[in-house]
Amino acid sequence: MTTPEPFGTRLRHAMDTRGALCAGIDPHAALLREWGLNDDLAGLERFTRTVVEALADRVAVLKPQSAFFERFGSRGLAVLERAVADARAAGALVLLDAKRGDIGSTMAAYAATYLDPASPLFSDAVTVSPYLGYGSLRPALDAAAASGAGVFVLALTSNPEGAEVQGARAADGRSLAQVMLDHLAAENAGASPLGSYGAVVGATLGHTEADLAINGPLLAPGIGAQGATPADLPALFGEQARNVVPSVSRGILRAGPSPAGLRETAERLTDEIRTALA
Ligand SMILES: O=C(O)c1cc(=O)[nH]c(=O)n1[C@@H]1O[C@H](COP(=O)(O)O)[C@@H](O)[C@H]1O
Repeated sequence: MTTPEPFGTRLRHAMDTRGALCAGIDPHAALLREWGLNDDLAGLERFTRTVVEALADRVAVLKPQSAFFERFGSRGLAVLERAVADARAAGALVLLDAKRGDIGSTMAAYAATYLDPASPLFSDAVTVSPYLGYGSLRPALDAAAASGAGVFVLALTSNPEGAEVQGARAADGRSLAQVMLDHLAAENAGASPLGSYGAVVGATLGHTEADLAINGPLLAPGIGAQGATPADLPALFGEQARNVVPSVSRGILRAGPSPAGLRETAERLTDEIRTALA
């Protein structure tokens, strides 16, 4: 069997050719209504297909948020499966935003769900929560290595409540966010052009004392609906600017249902991000 190309290598190429934007697919009930759709399975299907068809051939990363599909049960998951497959076929990398975290033996089942090529939800990468300890993520990290996928670990999230946990200090004085970032730096050591193990660092933070040099991608949600702008990125990320993947969901999705509106908004954001991070 040939070794799959690592996620970090594929992401670097996608960012260099398509720009760094990650477009989120978050089918909120309110957005479905704004699009003139019902908040039901047919609405979910139409919304999702429209976004994938409009954006998957041009943005580097599409990030469907699993909960918005799970709320429709098994038929919602079928819509998600189709979206993952269609987006990948059109050339986008799919980061499935599932934020899973559990004891290692259960984490192995999550890894089988998202990071095993035989699974219907196999994606290029998945988000995970390290609150059960970084070591509990090992089955996902190992599965990703085997399948050429990536894992994004929550480090400094975009919501104001996150600081209570992520800013708490470990016994050695480091913040818990820094502990996670240091683990990721070790995971990515020696990888070139980019490691496959990313951190989530909210674009809303403004600035951080944390050392973000993990040699891996830094997913930056919070632009648009949560108030951050591409202009906020340089001060926050400094020398790591080249590895930042800014993520926008509602800020793009509100431009629908017109595919042209979605594309124009994504392209404008891609340009603004390119200028800000240059
Ligand atoms: O992992 C994420 O994607 C994530 C991490 C984080 O710290 N903050 C955050 O907003 N997100 C997700 O990013 C998306 C942000 O959506 P908008 O605020 O509409 O752009 C949602 O799907 C969130 O679940």
